[in-house]
Amino acid sequence: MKRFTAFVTGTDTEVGKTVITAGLLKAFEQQGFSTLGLKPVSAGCDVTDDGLRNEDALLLQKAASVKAAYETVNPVAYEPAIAPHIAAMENGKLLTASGLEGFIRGAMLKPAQVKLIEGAGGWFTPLSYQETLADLVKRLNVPVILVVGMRLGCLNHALLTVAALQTSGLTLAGWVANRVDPEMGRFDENLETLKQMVDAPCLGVVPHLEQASCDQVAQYLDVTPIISGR
Ligand SMILES: Nc1ncnc2c1ncn2[C@@H]1O[C@H](COP(=O)(O)OP(=O)(O)OP(=O)(O)O)[C@@H](O)[C@H]1O
Ligand SMILES: C[C@H](N)[C@H](N)CCCCCC(=O)O
Ligand SMILES: [Mg+2]
Repeated sequence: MKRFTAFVTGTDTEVGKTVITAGLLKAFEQQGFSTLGLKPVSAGCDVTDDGLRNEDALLLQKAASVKAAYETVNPVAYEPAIAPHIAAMENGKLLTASGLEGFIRGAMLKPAQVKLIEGAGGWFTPLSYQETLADLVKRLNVPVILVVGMRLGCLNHALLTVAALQTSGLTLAGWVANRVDPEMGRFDENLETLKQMVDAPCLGVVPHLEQASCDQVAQYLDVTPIISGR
């Protein structure tokens, strides 16, 4: 593998997509690849002197080895931490898959070998009443990495997501089990269920960490199945 671009989705919002995306950027960098992380649309920003700033985008910008302007990493930003299409409508804007695709294609000109694009929420997060983030991924036609937030209910969410992306003709490049709920009962059995039922490499099982920093998370990730194309 010389170059790799993927869209990172999750079984829900707050399942660790950002933390795992940042960890994956570090893991690829440790294997000798230059990296870039993108968060094309964010909802949930601080108002700063520089403009709206989103925590996810700032973390991905910092975790990447190739430096990029904030507006390249996060071209569309809304202040309230709500569903992005609602934030857009409140701003009198229309989010479209083609518009976001344009921003991403621009960012793709950056000279990074590995580019990871974090979504917002889960697979079918709406962009408008007409489109979802899935429509953006279809346009980009890139493989998907799924972050499974390990908690009760995640099996159904994971299997629905895999079915939906495959129905769109997209490929699951791998998935990560992220232990967001340290109290989850029968963790091993749930993990085994995913291993048996999801037909893609497991890129890591990340424990519940005191400080989920990208360097720490990277220790639990294995990107070699992607690098070797297995
Ligand atoms: N393995 C972990 N151990 C401990 N805390 C974690 C772990 N993974 C994620 N978290 C924490 O859970 C919260 C949600 O994680 P994160 O922001 O990465 O989710 P997300 O899926 O990107 O959410 P969003 O849909 O808002 O983008 C954060 O506070 C993060 O630090
Ligand atoms: C605000 C939150 N943290 C995310 N940025 C957006 C989550 C969108 C969820 C949409 C839905 O209800 O499925
Ligand atoms: Mg996030």
